[in-house]
Amino acid sequence: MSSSSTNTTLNIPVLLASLGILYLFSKLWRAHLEMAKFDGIPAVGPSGLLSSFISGMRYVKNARELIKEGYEKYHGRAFKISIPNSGWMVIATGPELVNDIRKASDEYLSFDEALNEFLQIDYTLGKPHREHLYHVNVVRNAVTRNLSARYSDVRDEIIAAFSEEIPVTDDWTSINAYDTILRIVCRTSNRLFVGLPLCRDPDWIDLNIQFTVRVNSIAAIINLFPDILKPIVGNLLSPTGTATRRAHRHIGHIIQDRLDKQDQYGRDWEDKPNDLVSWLLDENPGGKYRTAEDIAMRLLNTNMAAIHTTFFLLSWFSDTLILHNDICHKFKSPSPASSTTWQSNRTQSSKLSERKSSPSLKNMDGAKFLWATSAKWIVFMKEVTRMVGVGVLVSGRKVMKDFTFSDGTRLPAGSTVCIPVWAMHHDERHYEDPNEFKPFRFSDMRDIEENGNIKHQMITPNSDYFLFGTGRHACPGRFFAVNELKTLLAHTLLTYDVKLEGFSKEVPEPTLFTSAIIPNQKAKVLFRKRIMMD
Ligand code: HEM
Repeated sequence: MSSSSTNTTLNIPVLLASLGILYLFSKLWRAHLEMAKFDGIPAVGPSGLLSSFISGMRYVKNARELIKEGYEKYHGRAFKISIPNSGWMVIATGPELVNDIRKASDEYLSFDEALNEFLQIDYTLGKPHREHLYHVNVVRNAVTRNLSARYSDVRDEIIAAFSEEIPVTDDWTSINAYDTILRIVCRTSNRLFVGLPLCRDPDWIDLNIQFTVRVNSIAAIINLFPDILKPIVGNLLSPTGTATRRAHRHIGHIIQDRLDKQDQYGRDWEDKPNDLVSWLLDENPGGKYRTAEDIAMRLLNTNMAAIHTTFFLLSWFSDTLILHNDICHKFKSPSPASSTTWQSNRTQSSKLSERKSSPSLKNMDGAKFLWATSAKWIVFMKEVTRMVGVGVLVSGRKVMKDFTFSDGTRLPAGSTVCIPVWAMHHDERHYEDPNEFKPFRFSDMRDIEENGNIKHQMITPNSDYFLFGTGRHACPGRFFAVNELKTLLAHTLLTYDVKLEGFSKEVPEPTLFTSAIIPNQKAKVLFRKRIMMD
């Protein structure tokens, strides 16, 4: 009896170890078979089973350099790169392949499935957000359509947010740029989304800022686990319950009231607010989606798409302007005439001398804002996004059915393909002196090229510029984002003098994490009341 029990206790560890080894081998074998499907596509770095795993680790901090290396080596073709815990990812380069991605249908290359996998939507946002994406149509249509009707509210919120967050003082005041700018962007965007007074509620602002961070970090954790364990980990970590309850406390009664009014009076009723809540209700497919919880979650989801991206860019714009005082000076002595009298096909030198001779606008409060946001040279923003951007890659698509590029390269179903936006924006085939920051690059291109005025707008996707992605999934919020950014920037420069603390000569180093380019979280900016120049 005692000898048989000893045998059992001895056998259990042996059994567990054998199962472990078996699991490891089956995993390695499957990984080998999976990797073999990509054999025809060249790799950046080593492509062996273990060596590619190590190279995947390098991707975490060096994605930008690795992708640039592959871009230069294999330009015009597709190459593969090892991603931690996800095997190979394919990067398409050159106009033909990028155009293949732009044209491909969702049946073959799916934006939704790529996002679904990246964000683990079932667990982080909830299944309804995978099943029905009506909020995307709302951003595409109603948000954009209502921009001019709601512009004065957004501008009003920008003025209020800045005066509370960064009081106008005669002495320099040091501000933690990251947190402050993020709150201002969140509040401003929410003036359009949910209106007053909720857009100013500190807990609503905190919820929306934190929700994005939580969703991304929880998704990253879930993605570390094998598929079989994802439901367990996903349900354990899911932020949806807490977030919906917290959002519901703020907005549940407002949504319920609108639902009741819609039941009573139909789609249009007197004094119906013109905001995202109403637009979501107008587009709502009904049934299980017509609940206060579902709509509250769509609000969080839209905030997630809107806030951090816009904030990243505003940070880069501010840093760049601070370091390029010459551009700031255009704001300090602006001329309404200069924006309207600029003609096409002028020479660079005549434009520059015109900029220098701009008369003061200091007594023209109403006009100066309009001038500041409509001035042609504000397209310097586009040059900043070209230089820095928000990510190394864009337009991730999941391959749903085997896909063949126009050069014959085959992508196996189940793989993911992306466009290397950062490398493209730094390619001399697309831009002269690509590593040089030329604030008026796009302004000049707009003046000189035929149809340049349309082609080089920041919102226009074209074959050289991919900040907002490409094809039918190109960012539908870009019209709002660009208008908001121009106004945020114009207000900053018309109200404050700004300088960087500690970083006098260079833009504070961004944090690079996998394919994200994140503004420096420690950067401090000094603000004081703007001193007018004559
Ligand atoms: C400057 C800030 C922004 C940047 C850089 C940006 C960038 C992007 C990019 C790269 C995509 C994916 C495109 C693709 O895969 O080809 C995207 C999608 C999206 N963006 Fe933006 N975005 C910004 C602001 C906004 C704002 C303010 C909103 C909402 C008001 C928004 C809503 C969306 C939505 C809903 C999608 C998904 C589109 C779809 O499912 O087809 N974005 N954005």
